[in-house]
Amino acid sequence: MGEDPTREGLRDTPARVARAYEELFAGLRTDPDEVLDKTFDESHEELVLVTDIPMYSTCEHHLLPFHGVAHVGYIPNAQGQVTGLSKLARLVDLYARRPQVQERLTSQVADALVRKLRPRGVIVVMQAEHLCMGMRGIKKAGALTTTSAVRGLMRDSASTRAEAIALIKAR
Ligand SMILES: Nc1nc2c(ncn2[C@@H]2O[C@H](COP(=O)(O)OP(=O)(O)OP(=O)(O)O)[C@@H](O)[C@H]2O)c(=O)[nH]1
Ligand SMILES: [Zn+2]
Repeated sequence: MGEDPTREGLRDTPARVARAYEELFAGLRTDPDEVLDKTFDESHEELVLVTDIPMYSTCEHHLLPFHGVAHVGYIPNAQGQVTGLSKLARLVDLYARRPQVQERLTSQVADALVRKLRPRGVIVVMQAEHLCMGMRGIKKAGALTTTSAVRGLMRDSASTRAEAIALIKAR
Protein backbone atom coordinates (compact mmCIF):
# COMPACT_ATOMS: atom_id res chain seq x y z
CA MET A 1 0.00 0.00 0.00
CA GLY A 2 2.91 2.31 0.73
CA GLU A 3 1.33 3.56 3.96
CA ASP A 4 3.01 4.02 7.37
CA PRO A 5 1.63 1.14 9.47
CA THR A 6 2.83 2.76 12.72
CA ARG A 7 0.74 5.93 12.41
CA GLU A 8 -2.02 6.26 14.97
CA GLY A 9 -4.98 5.54 12.71
CA LEU A 10 -3.43 2.32 11.40
CA ARG A 11 -1.76 0.96 14.51
CA ASP A 12 -4.77 -1.05 15.66
CA THR A 13 -5.97 -1.86 12.17
CA PRO A 14 -4.51 -5.38 11.94
CA ALA A 15 -6.38 -6.36 15.10
CA ARG A 16 -9.54 -4.64 13.85
CA VAL A 17 -9.33 -6.46 10.52
CA ALA A 18 -8.80 -9.76 12.34
CA ARG A 19 -11.93 -9.16 14.42
CA ALA A 20 -13.90 -8.09 11.36
CA TYR A 21 -12.80 -11.21 9.45
CA GLU A 22 -13.79 -13.38 12.39
CA GLU A 23 -17.29 -11.97 11.98
CA LEU A 24 -17.37 -11.95 8.18
CA PHE A 25 -16.19 -15.56 7.99
CA ALA A 26 -18.02 -16.93 11.03
CA GLY A 27 -19.98 -19.19 8.69
CA LEU A 28 -16.91 -21.42 8.40
CA ARG A 29 -17.39 -22.44 12.02
CA THR A 30 -21.15 -23.03 11.97
CA ASP A 31 -22.82 -26.27 10.99
CA PRO A 32 -25.47 -25.57 8.34
CA ASP A 33 -27.41 -28.70 9.26
CA GLU A 34 -27.96 -27.34 12.78
CA VAL A 35 -29.80 -24.34 11.35
CA LEU A 36 -32.41 -26.67 9.91
CA ASP A 37 -32.59 -29.13 12.81
CA LYS A 38 -35.93 -27.78 13.97
CA THR A 39 -38.65 -28.65 11.49
CA PHE A 40 -42.36 -29.11 11.93
CA ASP A 41 -45.20 -30.74 10.05
CA GLU A 42 -47.69 -28.20 8.80
CA SER A 43 -49.26 -30.33 6.09
CA HIS A 44 -48.43 -27.53 3.68
CA GLU A 45 -47.40 -29.18 0.47
CA GLU A 46 -47.11 -26.17 -1.78
CA LEU A 47 -44.58 -23.46 -2.38
CA VAL A 48 -43.00 -21.55 0.51
CA LEU A 49 -40.99 -18.60 -0.82
CA VAL A 50 -39.05 -15.91 1.04
CA THR A 51 -37.87 -13.12 -1.24
CA ASP A 52 -35.50 -10.18 -0.88
CA ILE A 53 -33.34 -11.61 1.89
CA PRO A 54 -30.48 -9.10 2.18
CA MET A 55 -27.21 -10.85 1.46
CA TYR A 56 -23.63 -9.71 2.14
CA SER A 57 -20.79 -11.98 1.20
CA THR A 58 -17.08 -11.75 0.41
CA CYS A 59 -15.54 -12.69 -2.91
CA GLU A 60 -12.81 -15.25 -2.32
CA HIS A 61 -10.59 -13.86 -5.07
CA HIS A 62 -10.24 -10.26 -3.89
CA LEU A 63 -11.74 -10.38 -0.37
CA LEU A 64 -14.09 -7.59 -1.43
CA PRO A 65 -17.82 -7.63 -0.74
CA PHE A 66 -20.54 -8.76 -3.04
CA HIS A 67 -24.02 -7.93 -1.89
CA GLY A 68 -27.59 -8.05 -3.00
CA VAL A 69 -30.63 -10.19 -2.34
CA ALA A 70 -31.47 -13.86 -2.13
CA HIS A 71 -34.83 -15.45 -2.90
CA VAL A 72 -35.30 -18.90 -1.37
CA GLY A 73 -38.24 -21.20 -2.03
CA TYR A 74 -39.12 -24.83 -1.51
CA ILE A 75 -42.01 -27.22 -1.93
CA PRO A 76 -42.31 -29.37 1.22
CA ASN A 77 -42.45 -33.15 1.02
CA ALA A 78 -45.60 -35.26 1.35
CA GLN A 79 -45.49 -34.96 5.16
CA GLY A 80 -45.67 -31.19 4.74
CA GLN A 81 -42.39 -30.85 6.61
CA VAL A 82 -41.48 -27.16 6.87
CA THR A 83 -38.94 -25.07 8.72
CA GLY A 84 -39.13 -21.62 10.31
CA LEU A 85 -38.97 -18.82 7.75
CA SER A 86 -36.06 -17.18 9.59
CA LYS A 87 -34.05 -20.37 9.09
CA LEU A 88 -33.99 -19.75 5.35
CA ALA A 89 -32.40 -16.35 5.97
CA ARG A 90 -30.03 -17.88 8.56
CA LEU A 91 -28.93 -20.39 5.95
CA VAL A 92 -28.16 -17.63 3.43
CA ASP A 93 -26.20 -15.73 6.12
CA LEU A 94 -24.23 -18.75 7.18
CA TYR A 95 -22.99 -19.62 3.71
CA ALA A 96 -22.51 -15.93 2.82
CA ARG A 97 -20.14 -15.57 5.79
CA ARG A 98 -17.46 -17.58 4.06
CA PRO A 99 -14.97 -16.75 1.31
CA GLN A 100 -17.30 -17.31 -1.63
CA VAL A 101 -18.19 -17.19 -5.27
CA GLN A 102 -21.82 -16.46 -5.98
CA GLU A 103 -22.45 -19.71 -7.85
CA ARG A 104 -21.26 -21.86 -4.93
CA LEU A 105 -23.16 -19.79 -2.38
CA THR A 106 -26.37 -20.30 -4.38
CA SER A 107 -25.91 -24.07 -4.73
CA GLN A 108 -24.90 -24.56 -1.10
CA VAL A 109 -28.13 -22.98 0.14
CA ALA A 110 -30.18 -25.15 -2.24
CA ASP A 111 -28.32 -28.35 -1.32
CA ALA A 112 -28.64 -27.77 2.44
CA LEU A 113 -32.41 -27.48 2.03
CA VAL A 114 -32.51 -30.68 0.00
CA ARG A 115 -30.41 -32.52 2.60
CA LYS A 116 -32.39 -31.52 5.66
CA LEU A 117 -35.99 -30.98 4.52
CA ARG A 118 -36.16 -33.63 1.78
CA PRO A 119 -38.49 -31.25 -0.08
CA ARG A 120 -40.09 -31.96 -3.42
CA GLY A 121 -38.39 -28.95 -4.93
CA VAL A 122 -36.06 -26.06 -4.17
CA ILE A 123 -35.30 -22.78 -5.94
CA VAL A 124 -32.64 -20.29 -4.90
CA VAL A 125 -32.06 -17.11 -6.90
CA MET A 126 -29.45 -14.53 -5.94
CA GLN A 127 -28.78 -11.14 -7.46
CA ALA A 128 -25.67 -9.27 -6.37
CA GLU A 129 -23.23 -6.51 -7.18
CA HIS A 130 -19.56 -7.46 -6.87
CA LEU A 131 -17.37 -4.60 -5.64
CA CYS A 132 -14.35 -6.27 -7.22
CA MET A 133 -16.04 -5.47 -10.54
CA GLY A 134 -17.20 -2.03 -9.41
CA MET A 135 -14.49 -0.22 -7.48
CA ARG A 136 -11.49 -1.83 -9.20
CA GLY A 137 -10.55 -3.89 -12.26
CA ILE A 138 -13.14 -3.53 -14.99
CA LYS A 139 -14.97 -0.85 -12.89
CA LYS A 140 -18.53 -1.61 -13.93
CA ALA A 141 -20.36 -0.31 -10.87
CA GLY A 142 -23.99 -1.40 -10.81
CA ALA A 143 -23.50 -4.52 -12.94
CA LEU A 144 -25.67 -7.22 -11.41
CA THR A 145 -24.97 -10.96 -11.41
CA THR A 146 -27.90 -13.35 -11.15
CA THR A 147 -27.43 -17.00 -10.22
CA SER A 148 -30.00 -19.69 -9.65
CA ALA A 149 -30.03 -23.24 -8.31
CA VAL A 150 -33.07 -25.45 -8.84
CA ARG A 151 -33.55 -28.93 -7.46
CA GLY A 152 -36.24 -31.64 -7.70
CA LEU A 153 -39.62 -30.52 -9.07
CA MET A 154 -38.29 -27.01 -9.68
CA ARG A 155 -35.83 -28.52 -12.12
CA ASP A 156 -38.12 -31.18 -13.62
CA SER A 157 -41.36 -29.26 -13.99
CA ALA A 158 -41.22 -26.18 -16.20
CA SER A 159 -44.62 -24.97 -14.97
CA THR A 160 -43.65 -25.25 -11.28
CA ARG A 161 -40.44 -23.37 -11.93
CA ALA A 162 -42.30 -20.74 -13.99
CA GLU A 163 -44.75 -20.18 -11.12
CA ALA A 164 -41.92 -19.64 -8.64
CA ILE A 165 -40.07 -17.30 -11.00
CA ALA A 166 -43.26 -15.32 -11.67
CA LEU A 167 -43.72 -14.87 -7.90
CA ILE A 168 -40.13 -13.73 -7.53
CA LYS A 169 -40.59 -11.24 -10.38
CA ALA A 170 -43.91 -10.00 -9.02
CA ARG A 171 -42.63 -9.13 -5.57
N1 LIG B 1 -17.72 -16.84 -11.47
C1 LIG B 1 -17.46 -15.93 -10.53
N2 LIG B 1 -16.44 -15.10 -10.70
C2 LIG B 1 -16.22 -14.17 -9.74
C3 LIG B 1 -16.99 -14.06 -8.59
N3 LIG B 1 -16.51 -13.04 -7.84
C4 LIG B 1 -15.44 -12.56 -8.52
N4 LIG B 1 -15.26 -13.24 -9.67
C5 LIG B 1 -14.29 -13.11 -10.75
O1 LIG B 1 -13.13 -13.83 -10.46
C6 LIG B 1 -12.20 -13.50 -11.45
C7 LIG B 1 -10.82 -13.61 -10.92
O2 LIG B 1 -10.02 -13.41 -12.05
P1 LIG B 1 -8.43 -13.27 -12.05
O3 LIG B 1 -8.04 -13.02 -13.47
O4 LIG B 1 -7.84 -14.41 -11.31
O5 LIG B 1 -8.20 -11.97 -11.14
P2 LIG B 1 -8.00 -10.45 -11.59
O6 LIG B 1 -6.76 -10.32 -12.42
O7 LIG B 1 -8.05 -9.59 -10.36
O8 LIG B 1 -9.28 -10.22 -12.52
P3 LIG B 1 -10.05 -8.87 -12.90
O9 LIG B 1 -11.16 -8.70 -11.89
O10 LIG B 1 -10.61 -9.13 -14.28
O11 LIG B 1 -9.08 -7.73 -12.84
C8 LIG B 1 -12.62 -12.11 -11.94
O12 LIG B 1 -13.06 -12.26 -13.27
C9 LIG B 1 -13.80 -11.75 -11.04
O13 LIG B 1 -14.76 -10.95 -11.71
C10 LIG B 1 -18.09 -14.96 -8.44
O14 LIG B 1 -18.83 -14.94 -7.46
N5 LIG B 1 -18.28 -15.86 -9.43
ZN1 LIG C 1 -13.64 -10.54 -6.59
